[in-house]
Amino acid sequence: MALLEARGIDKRFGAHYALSGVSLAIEPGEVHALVGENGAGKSTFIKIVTGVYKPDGGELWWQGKQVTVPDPKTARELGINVIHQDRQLVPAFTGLENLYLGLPYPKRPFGLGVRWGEMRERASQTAARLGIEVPLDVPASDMSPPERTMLEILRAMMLECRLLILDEPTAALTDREAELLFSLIGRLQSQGTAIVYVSHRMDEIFRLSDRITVLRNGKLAGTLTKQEATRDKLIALMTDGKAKPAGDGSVQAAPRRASATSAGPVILRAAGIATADGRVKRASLEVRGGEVVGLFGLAGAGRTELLEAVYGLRTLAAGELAVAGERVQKPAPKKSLNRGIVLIPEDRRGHALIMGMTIRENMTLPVLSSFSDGVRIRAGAERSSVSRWMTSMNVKAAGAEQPVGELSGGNQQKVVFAKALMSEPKLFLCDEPTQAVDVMTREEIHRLLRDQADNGRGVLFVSSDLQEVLEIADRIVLMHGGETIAELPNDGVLPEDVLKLIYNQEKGSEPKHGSV
Ligand SMILES: Nc1ncnc2c1ncn2[C@@H]1O[C@H](COP(=O)(O)OP(=O)(O)OP(=O)(O)O)[C@@H](O)[C@H]1O
Repeated sequence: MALLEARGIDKRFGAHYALSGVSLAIEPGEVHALVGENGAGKSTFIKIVTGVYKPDGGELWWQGKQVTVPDPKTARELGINVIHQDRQLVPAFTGLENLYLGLPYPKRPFGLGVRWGEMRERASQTAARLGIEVPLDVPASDMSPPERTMLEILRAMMLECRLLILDEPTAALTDREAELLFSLIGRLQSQGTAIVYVSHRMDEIFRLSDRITVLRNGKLAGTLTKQEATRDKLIALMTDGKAKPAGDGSVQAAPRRASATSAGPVILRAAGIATADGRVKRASLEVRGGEVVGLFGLAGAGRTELLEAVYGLRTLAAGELAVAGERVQKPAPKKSLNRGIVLIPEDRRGHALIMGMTIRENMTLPVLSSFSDGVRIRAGAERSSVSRWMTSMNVKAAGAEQPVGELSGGNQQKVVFAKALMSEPKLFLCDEPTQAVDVMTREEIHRLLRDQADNGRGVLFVSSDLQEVLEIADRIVLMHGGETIAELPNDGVLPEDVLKLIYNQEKGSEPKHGSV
């Protein structure tokens, strides 16, 4: 008997079907991947199963009985939990406090306070059963991304979770951290918990899943077993055969550029940068026009913080920064934009988009003056430019006038990217720009970034996916503990080489300044 069965699920937003007649069964103890292009309906399906959205048609069956899931609480009571990419923890609460959020606290008699000892005991027992360690006394804000993921999984398992839905769980994790998660998934599975695994990362999908279901435009495109599935087959199902996968499984991968030996003048020079908050301690690097520089390090290494410092979101305490040969004393976002620097931030919801505004408004806001004849906006030129970018980035939406808040996560990311490209910057600071976008768009973003470099612009690229850094960068700068520790030309560098350099630092030797 299936653990969960969805039969003919429909969900409409206005006249648009986000899901149409989707039927899917999840068996106990299986890892079932849910894949599809951005906007295919994966999140909508999850929201229906977890009681966030009410379906417009169809049925849900749980362990052989038809059920309704009117709210998330009912889903949790049934044993269905979801772990979202944007983690649902209260930053100031400790691990233990977060674990008991929304759960009945064991109370002392006569309401005299909470029995913390008992709570801790229960938490420790569940953690031991799962073979994980979670710091119970540390505030969530001080935990590393994998610790936070583990904490959320622990919270779900304390609720007798039978079906755990993981939505892009490795997006913020490095390879090594992801390994911890994968081994936990294996243990959960062997204890009979079913996992629905939503991801755009093909290697993970193949490695973990027993079965893979593909959604396309809100419809079920097919379910394949691990044995049947190949990359090409999945991509063909996702795109209805429209994408032409290359023989090696990559999708229309742009050829690697001849490395940037011909790189142009230095656009960005950072020497011994430190931030006032101590997150960046000593970072030095250069980005030349015509090259893509990959910035790699483990979580907490200071990569995002370095980009933010260069852009002007963090106060500098030491070091020198120069843009196009001109010394910058106090970088600030507005000035950075004027100097031709754009930052594509990791937290796009918080920083890069205004959710209530339309796609067109979001894209053209920073460049509106270029569509103006001095008196009024040339609406036709604006519309056609937006429409060109939407096509080029394959933004799936009802039209340019749809509010970005209604788009799927991946499509929001595409809008952020198009917006950055429209301002024709000379230096791109990209923080995880392909996080949560589908495989086809990932290649497109890589191609666009390479085009930028080919046209003489500079790109500084942060990704926690080492493979991606090796695919796209001409040069790789490594960070550890807030310092740049080494720089490598990307000419046949292997992931092992990079990881060795980083883990050698981890083993306790004080970071030394490398060749940067
Ligand atoms: N609240 C909403 N209002 C209007 N349309 C919506 C809403 N939520 C989702 N949609 C639409 O439903 C469709 C499916 O979106 P969904 O978020 O389920 O996609 P997804 O497969 O999870 O994509 P991604 O991989 O980008 O996260 C999209 O066309 C989206 O624009």
